[in-house]
Amino acid sequence: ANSPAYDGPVDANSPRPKSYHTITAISKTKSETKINNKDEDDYHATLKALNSKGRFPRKSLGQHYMLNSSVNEELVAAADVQEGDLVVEIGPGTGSLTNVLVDAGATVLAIEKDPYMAALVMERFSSLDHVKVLLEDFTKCHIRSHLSTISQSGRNSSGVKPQYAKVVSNLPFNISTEVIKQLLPMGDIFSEVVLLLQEEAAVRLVDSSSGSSEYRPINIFINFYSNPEYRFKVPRTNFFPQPKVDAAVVSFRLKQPVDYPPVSSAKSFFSMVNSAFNGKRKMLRKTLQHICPSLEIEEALVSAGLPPTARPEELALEDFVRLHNSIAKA
Ligand SMILES: C[S@@+](CC[C@H](N)C(=O)[O-])C[C@H]1O[C@@H](n2cnc3c(N)ncnc32)[C@H](O)[C@@H]1O
Repeated sequence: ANSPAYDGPVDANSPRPKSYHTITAISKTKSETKINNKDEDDYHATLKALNSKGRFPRKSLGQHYMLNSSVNEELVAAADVQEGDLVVEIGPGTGSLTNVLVDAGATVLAIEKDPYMAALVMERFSSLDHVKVLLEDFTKCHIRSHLSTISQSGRNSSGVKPQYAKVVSNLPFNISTEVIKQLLPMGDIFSEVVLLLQEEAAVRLVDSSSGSSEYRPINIFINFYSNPEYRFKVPRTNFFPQPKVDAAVVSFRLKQPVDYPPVSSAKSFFSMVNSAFNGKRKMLRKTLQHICPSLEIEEALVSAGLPPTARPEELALEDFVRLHNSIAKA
């Protein structure tokens, strides 16, 4: 029990938990060493900010605040944020990550759903005209028009208009899949999406390859639109209040639309992939029967270089693309 429970009072004077800054990475990297050695933190600053508004973290909004500024710095480094970059931050909370983004020279568009936290972060950055805070639910907001407004107004710390924006966020675990589905097809406006996700989800989303039991349509979706990379693990002790699970940072380098796999329609492609996985253990010649007769599916499988008895977990992204294209031709 390193941090108080959701409904407990916030004690900003309590000593910083000893173990919270330990970060373990899958492989030992330069960044891991940096995190382990760093002694600065946002622990008291975060608790004081919450206290100043008399706020208890809200479970429904996934409010687990980052206590370790080194993790925030690593998130920003994972997105390679440079002077003049335009960065969207989902759920700034107390603004600890926002602060690191500002220090890196970014223009930040922070979108926060909780009116109290939005007010807190607006107040914190009120003197900076390259930080814009919007009180909105990110999953419902029109991010394209917000970004184009900022680009047009030239609201950018170095005055340079970046070609692509980035997303960097410690976001609530319960909206992460929705956010991934929303952002990944936006390679025309975003180059990099770096998210702090639940660890298990991070592994499932990045590492699942065809043949594994965790292989799902979302894996095909992610690889269609991006190149994902698992960066490092962030133990639960780094958050207040402490969640029941660990987290991990994942970066998604978005493909530009010209680099998407060649399918006649992404909509019909993903509809075929979803149907294929509806019967995960069933053969595709059965589950795709509503698209065309089994015999034609078998022929399409063979002409795509696959066995006529193939099941969905045997197909990698390129195989689904070949299958879709040969069914579309049939
Ligand atoms: C996990 S906390 C992280 C806060 C802060 N970024 C940090 O690192 O300490 C998630 C934040 O997202 C906000 N939030 C929750 N749902 C949201 C949504 N749909 N749109 C925007 N913000 C949301 C919460 O109010 C909270 O401030």
